[in-house]
Amino acid sequence: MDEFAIIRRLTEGRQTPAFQKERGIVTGIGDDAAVANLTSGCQLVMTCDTMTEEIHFKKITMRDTDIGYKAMAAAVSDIAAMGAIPRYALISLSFPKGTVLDKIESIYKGLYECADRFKVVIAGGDTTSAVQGITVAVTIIGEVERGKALLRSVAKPGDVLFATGFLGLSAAGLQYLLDRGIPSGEWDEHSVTEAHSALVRAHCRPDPQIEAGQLLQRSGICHALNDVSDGLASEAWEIAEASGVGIDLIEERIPVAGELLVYAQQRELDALDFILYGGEDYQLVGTMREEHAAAMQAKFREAGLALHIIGYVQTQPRGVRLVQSGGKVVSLEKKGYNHF
Ligand SMILES: Nc1ncnc2c1ncn2[C@@H]1O[C@H](COP(=O)(O)OP(=O)(O)O)[C@@H](O)[C@H]1O
Ligand SMILES: Cc1ncc(C[n+]2csc(CCOP(=O)(O)OP(=O)(O)O)c2C)c(N)n1
Ligand SMILES: [Mg+2]
Ligand SMILES: [Mg+2]
Ligand SMILES: [Mg+2]
Repeated sequence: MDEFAIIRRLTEGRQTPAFQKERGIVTGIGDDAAVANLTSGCQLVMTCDTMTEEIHFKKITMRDTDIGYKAMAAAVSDIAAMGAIPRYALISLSFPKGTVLDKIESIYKGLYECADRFKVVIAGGDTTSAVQGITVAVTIIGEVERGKALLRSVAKPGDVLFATGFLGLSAAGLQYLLDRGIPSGEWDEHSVTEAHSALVRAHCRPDPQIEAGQLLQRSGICHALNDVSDGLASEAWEIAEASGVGIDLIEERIPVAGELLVYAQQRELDALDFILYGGEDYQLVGTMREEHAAAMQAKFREAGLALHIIGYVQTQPRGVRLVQSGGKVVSLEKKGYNHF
């Protein structure tokens, strides 16, 4: 089968012309480039995330459908972190000659599952062979009302730092999946024990916070915003550096999911390490003035979402510190997932 036949097989029947037109596609898959409409008064928001075999996933950590779902979710999450709405996606796929097409179709099934959930239209992409391993790169084009994008660089002294949900579960899920060692090397959903299912789900099926990003953007009171791909410490550092401020994380304010606590206790590990340095949570962290926090939390509760106040922004010292439960204040390294 040549690449054109593969592309036809992966995309055929998924999106009718009527569906595409409704979502703004003028010319979709099949021409040199896609043509699409944007809502007037909006600005483009563009992001790209890559997932590559052995670095982002292995046979023992993710099923094929999860690979597609998570690749799309990671890119959607960056759009959420701008307070924007995702609209169109381009998918770049590379895999070795001889890869069973069922595998690629399953990855695509996952991509579509996440795309459909957030009303994203796959408008095109690229397909190539590779010497080794599978790589999926997702580019998303989104939109936000002119001048309303939420940036990392606007945290202000006196702000509180918030997070939209539990952190650290994905990294614990990854460790559980790597440690349990499946003899056959095959992912088997039924072998995941009940106690670990929330961790595994967080790792394999992250939940990008588009709704939270929209609530924050429309409220007009959110200052900085970032999504957590490399760990809370790393993302707090990104905000602190971009904004020229210091951030104090208050240990006792950081929520710890029950499943993470149990897992960390069993392994004699510190749950906080997963939270600070694990990554791939795809929750949002950001800042707003303290006086707006209670009303924003009420808005989030109404929407069935969580908003935890976990720290403070100050002028000095720059960088990120942790105020430990005992009251001791320690500097946090700018450490998190780093590719090189
Ligand atoms: N190869 C590249 N060429 C140009 N810009 C890049 C490249 N890789 C990353 N970037 C840009 O660098 C910034 C940081 O990237 P990254 O750490 O991947 O962001 P995030 O963690 O939010 O996904 C982003 O603005 C991204 O667009
Ligand atoms: C097999 C395997 N090993 C390690 C990891 C952990 N891991 C890989 S990439 C990454 C960070 C997030 O990915 P990145 O490409 O840096 O995303 P971005 O920051 O661009 O959103 C983490 C925690 C994993 N997911 N799978
Ligand atoms: Mg990225
Ligand atoms: Mg990001
Ligand atoms: Mg990264």
